[in-house]
Amino acid sequence: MPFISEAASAIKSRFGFHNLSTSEVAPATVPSPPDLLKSVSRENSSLSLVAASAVRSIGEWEDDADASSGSMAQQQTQSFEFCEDPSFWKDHNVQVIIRIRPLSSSEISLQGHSKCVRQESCQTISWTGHPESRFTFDLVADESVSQEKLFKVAGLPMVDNCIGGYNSCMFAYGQTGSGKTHTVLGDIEGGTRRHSVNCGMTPRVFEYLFSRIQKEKEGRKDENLKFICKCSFLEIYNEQILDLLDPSSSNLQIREDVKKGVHVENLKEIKVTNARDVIQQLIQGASNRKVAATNMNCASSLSHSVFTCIIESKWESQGVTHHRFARLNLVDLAGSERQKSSGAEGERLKEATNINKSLSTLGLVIMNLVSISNGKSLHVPYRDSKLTFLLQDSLGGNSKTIIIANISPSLCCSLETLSTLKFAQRAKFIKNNAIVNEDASGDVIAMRMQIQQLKKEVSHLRNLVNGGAENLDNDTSIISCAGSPGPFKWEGLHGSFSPFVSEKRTSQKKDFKVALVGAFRREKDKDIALKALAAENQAAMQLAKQRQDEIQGLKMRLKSFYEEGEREMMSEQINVLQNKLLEALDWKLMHESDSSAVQKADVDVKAEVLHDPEISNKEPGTPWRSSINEENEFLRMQAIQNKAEIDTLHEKLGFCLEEKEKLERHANDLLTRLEEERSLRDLKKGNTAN
Ligand SMILES: Nc1ncnc2c1ncn2[C@@H]1O[C@H](COP(=O)(O)OP(=O)(O)OP(=O)(O)O)[C@@H](O)[C@H]1O
Repeated sequence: MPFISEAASAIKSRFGFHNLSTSEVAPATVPSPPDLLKSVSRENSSLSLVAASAVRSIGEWEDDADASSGSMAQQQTQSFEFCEDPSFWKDHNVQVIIRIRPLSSSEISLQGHSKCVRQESCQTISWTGHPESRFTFDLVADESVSQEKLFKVAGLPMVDNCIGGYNSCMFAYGQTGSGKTHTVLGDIEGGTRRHSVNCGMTPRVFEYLFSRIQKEKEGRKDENLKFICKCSFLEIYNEQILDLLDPSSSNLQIREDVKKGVHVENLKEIKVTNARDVIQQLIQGASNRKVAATNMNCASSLSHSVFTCIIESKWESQGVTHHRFARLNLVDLAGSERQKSSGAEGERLKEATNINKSLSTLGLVIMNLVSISNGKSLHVPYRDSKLTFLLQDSLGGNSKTIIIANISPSLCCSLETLSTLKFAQRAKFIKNNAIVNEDASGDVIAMRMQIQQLKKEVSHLRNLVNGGAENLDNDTSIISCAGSPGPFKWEGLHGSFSPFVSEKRTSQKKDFKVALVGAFRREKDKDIALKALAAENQAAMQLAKQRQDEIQGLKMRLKSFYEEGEREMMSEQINVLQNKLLEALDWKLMHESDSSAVQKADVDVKAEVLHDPEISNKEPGTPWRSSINEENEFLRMQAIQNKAEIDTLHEKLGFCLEEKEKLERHANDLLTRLEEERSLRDLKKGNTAN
């Protein structure tokens, strides 16, 4: 599909991105933002990685530290603070950030420094077209926000969330050339932030991840804490999944099962132990992406790339082994404007539409999720595209998700910028339900001992609440409360009464009170959670039953449609009507030729009549001729009616088939959801029991 590459380069050159030939070298004085992944895939020649870094016309960008500070001063009158809210992720699971990139020199030469957006605060931005529209997001990063700053605000908490056992996902959205790859990868060739100020989120995230893992391991030596990190890198192009770490594979399939959840079958996963390993995989993936791009004649901006890292940790405490699991997805989406402005038509448009199917389904998924969060009950078409199917957890599911919507501030991109802002605003309403993915297992004796211990604790605390010092036994017990001030010794009422002992008692009593309050709070929380779970379960069961009834009814209808010959009857009816119509048309044609003969005779007769003064004064129409006309008219009407009936039946048939497909899809979704609900319920039950 060379047209796509052509269209891509046309758009790029319109916005000022000129690919240099391999012989061209970037000016040595300008720090490079090479975005290796993109640059290698944009070039079809076999560039070396080093040469590839010079592919992008880096000299024209205003992001050169000196240039940007100079020109920014001209353009940006006010700069807003860009900093994170440390408590954000406690209460939220979705964060939407707008990133404005600097103007390119081509944009400046086309439209000068005029901009289509005006930042109002660190959270609001106005689109200055007609009518002017104001948008509010979690954060707005202006041109001056550096890669490091963005990482600290968005990337660092994402890693912390993963270490805490939450799935996390970062999407970079925006039109071609708006800075998605700069944000996600940036200059990966330069290594991590120690080596390049332009390296993007991914290298920084992994550098921080491994430093945190090291710290955690050092701080929790006694728990024998272990981490395993596995990476995979894939590309979705034209609704096909390619493994960028194993170019020999192609068109991989997405599977879903209770154990593994949604996953890509046969996708290569590579164990990584440090940031260098990850960068190596990124570079390898980038070079394979180049191969894929050459084979398929595509450019990277037409495909989505998903870099995934699975972080598993395992530790032991009191004979119980804990497992934690988190999936980190870093997604660089295809350029969002492609379909509209690629200029493709006909077959090519169809192809471009297919390429963009993921993106439009993403939009639809988000729209439906927003409607659902507004109380509507809607089907979310996750399975309609590979991207949304694969990342369904990140959209409305079990994940903490960041969407970075990249925009160009130039007037040249005004409409695309508005559409990105609108997309981002809708995404703000997505509600995710992130939970800590943790499991515990251990030898039965250790678990029993823990349960025993907890039972003792509860019974002692109960007694205490009942004011029952008198109920307490004389035994001295060791009580340990999870989250309480630590294990302490219970001496019943039979201690000595020295002032020292009394003081000790008072402090013990205080400890008890604190522990008691904690234990009750925990018990209450668990009670509430249990009740909510039971209610949820009940509702889910009811829903499942309702759905099952619906499915049953629909199955019956389908059965009768297929088995009891309803379908055949309809097809037969259509055939009969079609035959009738054909007959009628034949008959009509036949009579039309007759009537033309009649008309000819009529003309002859008329001529005779004209020449015969005897009959020239009589009526012109004869009864047999008008009866033919009447019959013709009648048949014509009948034919029209028959045609209309056939059309209706066709429509009905089409509708029935569509309904059937929808219902089957719905039934499948429901079964999957039911499975998920059940496993979630079991998991929750397990957690509550622990
Ligand atoms: N915030 C920024 N600061 C400096 N330069 C930037 C910034 N954002 C983007 N750029 C530069 O803009 C150019 C285009 O960015 P990038 O390739 O990341 O766009 P993209 O959205 O990924 O495009 P595509 O959809 O075509 O892949 C690159 O040269 C990049 O270095």
